[in-house]
Amino acid sequence: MWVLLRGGYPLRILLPLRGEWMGRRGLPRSLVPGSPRRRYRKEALPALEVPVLPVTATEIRQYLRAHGISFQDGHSCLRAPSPFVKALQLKDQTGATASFSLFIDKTTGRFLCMTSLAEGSWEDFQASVEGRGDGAREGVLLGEAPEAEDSEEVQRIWDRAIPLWELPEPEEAQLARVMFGLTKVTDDTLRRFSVRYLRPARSLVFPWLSPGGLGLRGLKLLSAEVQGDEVHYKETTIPRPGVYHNLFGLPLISRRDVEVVLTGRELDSLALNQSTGLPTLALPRGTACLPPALLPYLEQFRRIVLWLGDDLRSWEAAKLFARKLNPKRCSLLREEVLGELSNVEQAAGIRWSRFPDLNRLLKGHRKGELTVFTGPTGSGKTTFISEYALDLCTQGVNTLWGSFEISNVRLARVMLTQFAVGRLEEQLDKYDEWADRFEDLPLYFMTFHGQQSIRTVIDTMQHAVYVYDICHVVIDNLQFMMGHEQLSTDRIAAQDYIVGAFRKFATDNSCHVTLVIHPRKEDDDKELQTASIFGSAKASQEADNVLILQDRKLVTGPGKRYLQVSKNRFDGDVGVFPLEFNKSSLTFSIPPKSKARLKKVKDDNGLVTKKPSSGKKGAVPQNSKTCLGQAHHPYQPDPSKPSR
Ligand SMILES: Nc1ncnc2c1ncn2[C@@H]1O[C@H](COP(=O)(O)OP(=O)(O)OP(=O)(O)O)[C@@H](O)[C@H]1O
Repeated sequence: MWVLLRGGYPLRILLPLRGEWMGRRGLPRSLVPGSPRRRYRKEALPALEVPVLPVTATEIRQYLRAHGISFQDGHSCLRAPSPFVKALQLKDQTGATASFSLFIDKTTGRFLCMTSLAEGSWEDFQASVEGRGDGAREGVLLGEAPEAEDSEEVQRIWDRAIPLWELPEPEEAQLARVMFGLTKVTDDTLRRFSVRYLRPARSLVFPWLSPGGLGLRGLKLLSAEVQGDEVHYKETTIPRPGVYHNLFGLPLISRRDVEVVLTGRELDSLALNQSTGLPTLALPRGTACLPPALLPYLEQFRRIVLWLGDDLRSWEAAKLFARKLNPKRCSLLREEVLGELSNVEQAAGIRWSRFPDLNRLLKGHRKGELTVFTGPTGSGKTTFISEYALDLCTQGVNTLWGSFEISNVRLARVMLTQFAVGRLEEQLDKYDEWADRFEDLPLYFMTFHGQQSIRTVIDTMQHAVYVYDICHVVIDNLQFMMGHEQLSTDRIAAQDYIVGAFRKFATDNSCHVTLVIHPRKEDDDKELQTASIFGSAKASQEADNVLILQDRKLVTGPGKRYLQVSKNRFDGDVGVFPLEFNKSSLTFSIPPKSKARLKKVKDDNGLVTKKPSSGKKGAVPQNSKTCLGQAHHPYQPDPSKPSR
């Protein structure tokens, strides 16, 4: 069952506090007295809880034909006459005829009517065609307006913002132009794109206008700060990033335009539009994602130039986006990319901010790889992998969790504690602040629990890659896919099959998969090795990286845990490093000052060939209170750093 996709939305971030769900609109909530009250966020969970089954483009076409609905085959969508326009026209005689204004996403079946802004899932569409749609659902189908509170805030900011050329002091206007790299952008360009400046926040304001340019659906504020020789930009969106689906520049696009340049930043769009005269659109969150909700707006273009940036991450994002847009019409502007691809630092992947030793061994987290992770029962596998994934997620790696053993509530509680590096139950005044930041992470959960078939899990992952541009999937753990296999009589073959399926998924989707596997039972009292996980050589060959959480308390006394990299396909470096568990923050990472030195090992039996350094390993205890009180936590990503 596609529980991830209930009502066309994922179970995103649901924050538990003392066993209660937080941030879920429309659900009863009985907080213990005295606990902080949080406003429900509307996108946290769907109002509908209808299971959505996967649909294929062929099935969609068949369905439309069977119901006599004519359609045109587009790049990412099918176009059909909109049943929602008629309803509107009946009510409002001024409605213009908009033939074929319904766009149905070929991958998900989700639809959008460009005229009425009605939208919904494939099931909603079928219900409507078959006359099963009821009046009450109309409200669900109509594009959601921002929450009242948001829209007031949006209007308030917009009203206070003024065009740059209306700033009273010419020096201030000049400074803003320099800070934002707008010295060559003319007032006319800024006027056409409706860019304003908010003096108190020293920010540019980019509006999100409704189609037709009438209403204001949201805003993006861009502030700039000089740090040393560099300018760091910080973006704030209203509504929050997950639902900020603005293609900036859309009101300037004419129906006759057949070519567009898609940029990662609004500022690039302004400059490119002015210098080339080509239509330009800026993606709402740069290279982080291309939400399928935007695809209908891009259907009219026969050629799309992706201009996202000249680093490897932008190049990878452009390739992924081109897959959604139909590669045949996409050009990737990047001559220097070959040079970039040979840049070892970048090719080494995203580096962990909490685990420097992991960077030294693995060099970083790369797309398209399969990492297998194991450790003795109850040794802290889930706790460790949660922090390892959270670290990457805070750096913009879109992450999907499949936690089959422990509930998402429990997992989210662990993650939130790790995120805040301390127990928030003791710091209730800080709860909202951390919870808000946690909710904004690109983190998604599958809502599976217990045994699942590998096919269902892979289908869900596939869908999440398409919808949320997932680049890292964590599966905890493989044993929960074993029971459903026909092959379960031969467990080695079943495991090989499942590992092979994840391997293929990682390669096909340029997505990193981290797979937790329980070791075989007979190894309980010994130190683990690669062979403890896999029944066959084939499975270990499939993995790019093998990580083992070694619990050496059996050998060297209590509390000694090590992380062993026993396979590293990238450059072959293997080794071990100590992990220090902090009970209050549930973290394994060692504060930067007390970094333990890396030990080299000869092979995956863990034979140490070099003595570790004499430095005290993780001797400095983490103090969650101090951390929480700090304005800039050392483990937090610097929000002012550009995300690419
Ligand atoms: N190094 C550690 N020292 C003490 N307690 C720990 C350590 N690591 C994790 N824990 C605690 O032990 C419990 C089990 O941790 P966790 O669920 O991460 O282990 P696991 O290896 O995934 O378990 P399982 O083998 O059952 O899947 C948790 O309550 C966690 O907070």
